[in-house]
Amino acid sequence: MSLINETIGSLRGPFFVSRGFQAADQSVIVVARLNVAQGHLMQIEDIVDMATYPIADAGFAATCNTKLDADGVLVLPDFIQAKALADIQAEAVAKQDQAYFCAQDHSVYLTPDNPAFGADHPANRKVTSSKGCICDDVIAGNSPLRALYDDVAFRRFVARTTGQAGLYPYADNLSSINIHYAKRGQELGWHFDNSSFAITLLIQKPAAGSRFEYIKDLRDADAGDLNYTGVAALLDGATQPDVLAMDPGTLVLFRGRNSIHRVSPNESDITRMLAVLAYNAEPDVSLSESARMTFYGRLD
Ligand SMILES: O=C(O)CCC(=O)C(=O)O
Ligand SMILES: [Fe+2]
Repeated sequence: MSLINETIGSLRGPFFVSRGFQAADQSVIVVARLNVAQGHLMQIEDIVDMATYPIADAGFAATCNTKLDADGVLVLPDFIQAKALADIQAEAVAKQDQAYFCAQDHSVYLTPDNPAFGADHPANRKVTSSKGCICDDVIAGNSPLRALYDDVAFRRFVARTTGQAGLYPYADNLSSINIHYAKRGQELGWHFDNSSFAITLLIQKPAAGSRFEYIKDLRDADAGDLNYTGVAALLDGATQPDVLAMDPGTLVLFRGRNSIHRVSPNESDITRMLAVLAYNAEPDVSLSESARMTFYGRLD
C-alpha cells in the first residue's frame, strides 16, 4: 500500500453508523455539476502570496519539509491573497445549500469494533463526526481553489514538503477538492487519519468553537503501537490537547496518521468552511464507492 491511499486529506474510514441526508434537492446538485468555467481564470501569482511563500523555490520547500517533519504540522498564515480568498469565500457561501450533510459514530482509529474488547475500551469507544461537504464537481472550473490545486508549482511544493515523488488528482470526479461545512453543534470527533498528510485551507471561521485540537504522535501506527492508555486519558479528559490556531486564508499541512486530532463543536451561528485539497501518490486512483456514498451521498 502506498503512503497516501484513498483516505488522503480527509476523515474517511469504515464507519458503522452512517446517517446521511441531503441538504437540498438532489436535482440542485446535478445542475451544479455543469461547472462551466466563466470569466477570468486567476493566475497562481494572484492567488498565493508568493513574496512571503516562494513555493517554486526548492530551498523554501526544503525548509517547509524540515518544519513539517519536526512539528507534524505546517501552518502558513495568509497563504491566500485577499481577493482570491474573497472569491473562494463567495463560492463556498453560494454553494453551501448544495452540501451533503452526514454524521458518523466512529472510534478514534476509524476501525470496526474489536470484539476482543468491551464497548468502553478505547478501541471501541465512539465519538461523533458531523459535517456537510460539496464535491469537486460542484467547484467551478475557474475557482481559485481549482487553479491552486492544479498548479504545477503548488503541487511540486506540496510534494517536496511532504516528501512525495509525485502527486495526482483523484480519478473520480468528486474527491480531489472538497469544501467542508460545520454549522452550530457540528464537529469532527477525535481520530487518527488513515492518510499520511492532509492539506486544508480555512475559508470561514466561526465566532466560537471549532477549535482544531491535537496531540502530536500519540500513537505509532507503523510500529503497531495504538497507545490505548494515552487515548483513554484523552477521551477521559485527563490529558489536555494542543490547539492549532488558524484564520481564513491559512494553509495547513498536517500529518494526522499518528497525531490524534479533532475539530470541537461549532459554538456560533457562523458556519465553519474549510477546503480540503486531496492528492494521491499514484495516478488513476478513485475514492472507494463506500466512502463516496458515505461522505458525498452519491458516486458521481
Ligand atoms: O477540518 C479540519 O480542520 C480537519 C479535517 C480532518 O481532520 C479530516 O478531514 O480528517
Ligand atoms: Fe483528520
